[in-house]
Amino acid sequence: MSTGRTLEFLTQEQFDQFYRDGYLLLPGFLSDEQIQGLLARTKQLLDDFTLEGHPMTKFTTGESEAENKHVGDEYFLNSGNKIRYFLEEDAVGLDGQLNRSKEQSVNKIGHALHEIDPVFREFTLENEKLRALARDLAFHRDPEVLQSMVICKQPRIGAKVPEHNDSTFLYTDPPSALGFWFALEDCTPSNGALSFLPGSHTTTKIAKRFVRLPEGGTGFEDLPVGDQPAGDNAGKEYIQETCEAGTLVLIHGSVLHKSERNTSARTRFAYTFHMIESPPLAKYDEKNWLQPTPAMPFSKLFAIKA
Ligand SMILES: O=C(O)CCC(=O)C(=O)O
Ligand SMILES: [Fe+2]
Repeated sequence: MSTGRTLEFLTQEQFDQFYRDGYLLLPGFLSDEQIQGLLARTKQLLDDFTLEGHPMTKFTTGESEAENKHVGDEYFLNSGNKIRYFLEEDAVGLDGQLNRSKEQSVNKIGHALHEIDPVFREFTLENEKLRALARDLAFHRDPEVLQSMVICKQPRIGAKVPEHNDSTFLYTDPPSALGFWFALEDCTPSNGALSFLPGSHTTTKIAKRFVRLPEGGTGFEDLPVGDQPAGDNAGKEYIQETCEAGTLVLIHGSVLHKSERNTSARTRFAYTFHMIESPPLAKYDEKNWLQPTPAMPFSKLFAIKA
């Protein structure tokens, strides 16, 4: 596949691999200094985390499960422009209390680190290497950045992430999501390295989207699949991609991927955010769970040219 443009960061082979498999590993993308800087900042955020006012995940004392689900939904749905802390399910006991330290209970931190936190903001929005990569991957027009997270995947309890593709969650018409996923620690078979179904981005339709429901909460809504690619995934097998700290994994919005539970004694910290293309090339869906606000519109990756 050729773009007719000169690639700035990727080799032609890497570019071809990304569009063939639907993902691409770039080992050594982060310098040691960047890894240490992002890890140190993550640890600071975990230190700063206070449980006061947190809905916890399951039951809180004396209230009904339904009410708590509602409070949990609010905490999630309004996190698009904040830094919030989502707990590992197995870190919360039936009594609604954490069964380990708060630092070891957080599954992920999200979803506006790239806007609010100075360290993650500079890394994400002031990064010439990322801009070059975005141009290489045909996001050369006007990409916007959204949904940043640090995923902690805690030792022993770090939850598995079931099979999905990201365009279901960040739907644009046409689908345009692109995931940037940075390993801040080594990813091994036992701590929940990512797995991919290679090529599934060309055979999998984005047949549903994850929406805010009018009655509150979230759910899935079927989509007309139109002229999206057709095919089936029969005979394809998942490949687990172990990698070293500092690796960037690029994830096509339509490729199926997942990760298993962390059964090891070590964390698996990763930083991730997404890019989408903006109008007129793609329209962001107003039903998506994450919505821009007047005070915090999605940031552009490139300075707007006159
Ligand atoms: O970190 C994981 O285990 C899953 C991440 C993921 O699905 C994503 O970044 O799109
Ligand atoms: Fe994903």
